[in-house]
Amino acid sequence: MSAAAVPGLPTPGRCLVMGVVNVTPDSFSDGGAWFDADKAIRHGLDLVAEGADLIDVGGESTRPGAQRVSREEELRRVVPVIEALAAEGVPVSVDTMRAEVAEAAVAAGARLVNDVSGGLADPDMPRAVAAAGVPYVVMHWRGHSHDMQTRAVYGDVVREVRDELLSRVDAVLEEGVDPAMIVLDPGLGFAKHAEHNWSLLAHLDVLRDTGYPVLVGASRKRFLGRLLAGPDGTPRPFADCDDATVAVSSLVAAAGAWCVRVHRVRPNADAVRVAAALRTAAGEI
Ligand SMILES: Nc1nc2ncc(COP(=O)(O)O)nc2c(=O)[nH]1
Repeated sequence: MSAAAVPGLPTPGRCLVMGVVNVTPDSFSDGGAWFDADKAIRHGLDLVAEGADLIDVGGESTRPGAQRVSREEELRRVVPVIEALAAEGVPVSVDTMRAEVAEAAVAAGARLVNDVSGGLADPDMPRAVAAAGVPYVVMHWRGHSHDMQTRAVYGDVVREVRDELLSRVDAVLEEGVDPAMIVLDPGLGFAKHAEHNWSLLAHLDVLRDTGYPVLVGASRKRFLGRLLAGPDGTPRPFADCDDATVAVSSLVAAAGAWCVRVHRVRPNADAVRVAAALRTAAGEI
């Protein structure tokens, strides 16, 4: 299966690398580092220099337990950063659940809308994305972060996530989104415990075989820290989970993921190129 081409986005013939720029004071793994617009812009440019194909700009933390920020504050955080990066020719995605923020981001030059709620948080989002004519990441979600882990209950997580994602796809197609613009994402860590995340990664082919490109966001997430816990059971700190993130990137890229969403770009960019060499030798791409 060749690496999918999503309209308006780079098509390097390998798994893409999406660099994360959280313009937030409280994201779980880098909260506050890039809260200042100038620092965020600089960081985005640095990630591109390290090999990022896309820069994902978000203004609202989605870590478990996070409270929402106002629409005005989210706009204030992301629009200047998106504008500046797009002006430098950087392919930018906006990580938002709000239609109005997505519209403003696209007007500022964003080329993809990354909606962790898959259109559930704001009913206006699918129509806004359809009107904007940009690619749309539909992530698996079961409600806002403040209590989402109470909904981490599955019989067969792989089948249920696939089915719930495909029903979201049906809903957004109904609203006029072009199927060629759809990207799926299993939503690792969103209403999921560690075992759910591992099952979804182990069976990524189930989402891949829907025919939609698949984005995977495992970077620095809690389930990696738990896997790498010390002898006393203390989870590895987030920022020390970049090597495990690279391992996930190489494995999911080898399994046919369209893109990985990561905080550290250079090692993950190397990992997806190794996976591409392997898939090429196997005649898969
Ligand atoms: N598509 C997508 N977007 C996301 N946005 C934020 C986070 C939370 O992680 P962060 O706080 O490090 O950005 N994870 C995802 C994800 O897994 N997939």
